[in-house]
Amino acid sequence: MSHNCIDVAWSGDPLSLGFEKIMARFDKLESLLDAKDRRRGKLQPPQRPDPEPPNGLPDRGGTNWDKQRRLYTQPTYRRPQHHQPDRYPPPPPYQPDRRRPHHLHQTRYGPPPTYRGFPRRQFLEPQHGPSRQPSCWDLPGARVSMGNRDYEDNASIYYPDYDGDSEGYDEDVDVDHDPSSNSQLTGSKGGDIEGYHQVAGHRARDGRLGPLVDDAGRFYKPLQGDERGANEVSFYASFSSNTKIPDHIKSFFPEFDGTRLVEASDGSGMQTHLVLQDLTFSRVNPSIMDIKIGSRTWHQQAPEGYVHRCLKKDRGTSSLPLGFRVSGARIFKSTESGYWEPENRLSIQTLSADEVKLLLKSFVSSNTSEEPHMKPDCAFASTVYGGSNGILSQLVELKAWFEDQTIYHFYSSSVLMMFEKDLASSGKSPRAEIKLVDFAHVHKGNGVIDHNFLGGLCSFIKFISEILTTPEDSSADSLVEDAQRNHIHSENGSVYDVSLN
Ligand SMILES: O=P(O)(O)O[C@@H]1[C@@H](OP(=O)(O)O)[C@H](OP(=O)(O)O)[C@H](O)[C@H](OP(=O)(O)O)[C@H]1OP(=O)(O)O
Ligand SMILES: Nc1ncnc2c1ncn2[C@@H]1O[C@H](COP(=O)(O)OP(=O)(O)O)[C@@H](O)[C@H]1O
Repeated sequence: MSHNCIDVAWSGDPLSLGFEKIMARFDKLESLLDAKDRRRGKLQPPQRPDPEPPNGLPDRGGTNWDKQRRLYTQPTYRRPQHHQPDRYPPPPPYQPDRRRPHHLHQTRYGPPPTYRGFPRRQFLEPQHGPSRQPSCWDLPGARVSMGNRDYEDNASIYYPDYDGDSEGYDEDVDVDHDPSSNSQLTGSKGGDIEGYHQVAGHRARDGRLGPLVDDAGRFYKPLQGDERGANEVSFYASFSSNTKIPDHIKSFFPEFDGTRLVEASDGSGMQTHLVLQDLTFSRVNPSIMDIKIGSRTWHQQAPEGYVHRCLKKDRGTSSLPLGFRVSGARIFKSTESGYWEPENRLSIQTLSADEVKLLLKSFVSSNTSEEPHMKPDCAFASTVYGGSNGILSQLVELKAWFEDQTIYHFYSSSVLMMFEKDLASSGKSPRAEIKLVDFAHVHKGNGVIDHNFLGGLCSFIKFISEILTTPEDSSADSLVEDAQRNHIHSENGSVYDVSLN
């Protein structure tokens, strides 16, 4: 008992004596309760303390713990203005959507039996039994106070369209859908729609869905109908609510607006899409390159078949030798000639080191593939790659975070590199920018540095910095000559567009 009745007892007045008696009774009562607790405690295993948090996670005992916990226990959806009020979870504290059926069914995105370790459940579900409180070890999503809600209710926090039945997402409910907002959506048909610039990834063709954009600056990425889609939503939910990630690092990622049902790119009906910031919005004739970082694009817990497919690709492309591969590119030539694009994706994924260098030079040249016999002039290298706001300095800033962060491991994610040649030509800032995209294969870092991503990033940085420091490097010249000799450049492709199929 810590209260101090001695202070009042010494005075000897009747009021103080009465007070002392009352406090003595309290003492007795409390010791009885203590004894009872001890007896009950013997029947239960001692509660284990939380282990030390890995780097980057808050210490529960720290002074900011309460503040952080409040932040972590609230989903952080920012509702786009055009959405109807019931589209997203109501403001915290979150109340389960009572319209959703309460019966349990198999979820469409349940993990295949052999596929363990995907962090969706780690993000979505509490990592503890009912007797354990969320700890500092739990990722933000798992720190959401789930109470007695079942999986379907939990999922609806991060999957606002999820209706808890076997069909997946709100396929039978139209109340959330604002048909008028869809009229502004534009599909991707190979990147030839003005204002739309997809350079890699799944495209809307051959029966597959592709991303959509609207005229308000949003990019709608269809959720892949398996763990990849669910995983990417979980990552965005976790990442955007993680207060340990500095704002300058968050700005390297597209803003996340939750998920939304929209008409799919193939017109097949309503499908759930990730709603992201459209990174190319408001850009005029941007040149864009997608660089998949890491010599390994798969996580060890991925299904065997998937690992084999990735291994084959990693070995057969520049991923293994260089630590990255160019997944896609679109280089603006001129208003008259339009864009250069590789004839097929494989051709740029399998470039040698010298060919990569040539492509990176061509990316910032004024004579991009217009005159394939000419060496790329690197006219915009210093303004796009160099300078305090240039690509190199942004990459170095990102690298500094990866040297430290152990929260996530990014497999198969890409650096998207962009700038506007028209601006560069007229002596203005070319709006050179890098962003990270594609988080379908991000996993928990568990306190370990993401060496795979970091290594690939360093390698890419080396290529860019070499172009800046030795723009006259002639190692790629022979490629230009070879190309001429062998006539392997095409109308549409450039000298390095060699088909390796
Ligand atoms: O080659 P595929 O058909 O396996 O397609 C790749 C996709 O695999 P999937 O077919 O969905 O299993 C693959 O999807 P995942 O990374 O597995 O989600 C990528 O979309 C990849 O594109 P990029 O390398 O990001 O530009 C896709 O590669 P590219 O088509 O760009 O070569
Ligand atoms: N937020 C975004 N804004 C604009 N374009 C994007 C965005 N995210 C991706 N893209 C474009 O789509 C391509 C594929 O994206 P990605 O997320 O890798 O899809 P996938 O999972 O199908 O591989 C990228 O190379 C880029 O051109």
